[in-house]
Amino acid sequence: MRTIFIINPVAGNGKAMKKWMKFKETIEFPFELAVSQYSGHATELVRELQHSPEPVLVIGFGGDGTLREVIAGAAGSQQVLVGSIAAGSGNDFGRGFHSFKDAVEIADFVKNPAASRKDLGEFFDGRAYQFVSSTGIGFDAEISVKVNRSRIKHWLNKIGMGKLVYLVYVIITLLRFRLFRLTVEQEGEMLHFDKVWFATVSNQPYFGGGMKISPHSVPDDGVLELTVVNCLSRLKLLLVFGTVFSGKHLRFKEVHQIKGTRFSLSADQPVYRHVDGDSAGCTPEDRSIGYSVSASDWHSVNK
Ligand SMILES: Nc1ncnc2c1ncn2[C@@H]1O[C@H](COP(=O)(O)OP(=O)(O)OP(=O)(O)O)[C@@H](O)[C@H]1O
Repeated sequence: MRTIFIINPVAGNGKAMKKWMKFKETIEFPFELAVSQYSGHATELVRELQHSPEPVLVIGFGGDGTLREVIAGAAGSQQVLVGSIAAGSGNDFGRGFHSFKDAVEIADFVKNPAASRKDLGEFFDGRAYQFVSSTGIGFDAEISVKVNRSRIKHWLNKIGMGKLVYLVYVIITLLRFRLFRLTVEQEGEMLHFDKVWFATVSNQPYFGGGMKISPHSVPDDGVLELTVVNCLSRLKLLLVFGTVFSGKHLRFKEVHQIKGTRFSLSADQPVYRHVDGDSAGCTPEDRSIGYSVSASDWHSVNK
């Protein structure tokens, strides 16, 4: 089995490359290496591997965005098997799927490889978007957009205080966020939610760097879970966030969860959107967007 590492040098706020330099010294088996040069490059690199004459283990060396790109390239192929080494900031992929802890574990796996089929979420808005863990609109997406655009982020990262920028934007967004009205259409039924903070479509339980937003999500059941949080005071929203690490937030009457193979969502105003924690524009004003499980699945290392 060929083993290829795909490194995203900007993952983990640039720490992924340093981690790779140390990690590669510990590898005692033949491997190939590719470095992602731009956003979307990992998908192109992995798509080419679909025609490999022998099975390939592709190890995404980065965070959730890196793994989404790798998996988008591997989707639909029996030949490409996806593994990961967590080298991002949030690393929710490794919480919901397998992440290798070291090179020895990879060497053992390659001697006796086993794969398991997983779902890939998708939606279309001008183009196709894929998500591996979750996609969402609203409060959390607005925070990640603002953090990514922030000029102080790089400066704070350099002095090891990168997390502070999140706290700053959680507070700013909490004070300024414009609640929205959400309409959900599922199997012909319409549901209306007023004063929405955020809505998340999940394929696995975790988002936002360890928050168990969708505790009952299973990534190979062909089903997605929609979580909607609405009609909460700012103070109670913070309380809900406090319980989301344990998954106990589902007890709040303001937290709604719906299972399904397809949902259409429309918001009454443009709302920031994320895919696997990366900014993905805004929701359109004039139409709804359908979220579903892609017909192309992918194969994860089975550990
Ligand atoms: N060479 C590159 N230059 C700029 N961006 C890149 C490059 N290669 C990949 N990317 C983009 O970097 C984005 C961020 O990577 P990733 O999500 O893996 O890191 P992270 O945000 O630190 O981790 P996490 O999502 O786990 O918090 C990816 O979505 C990808 O599109």
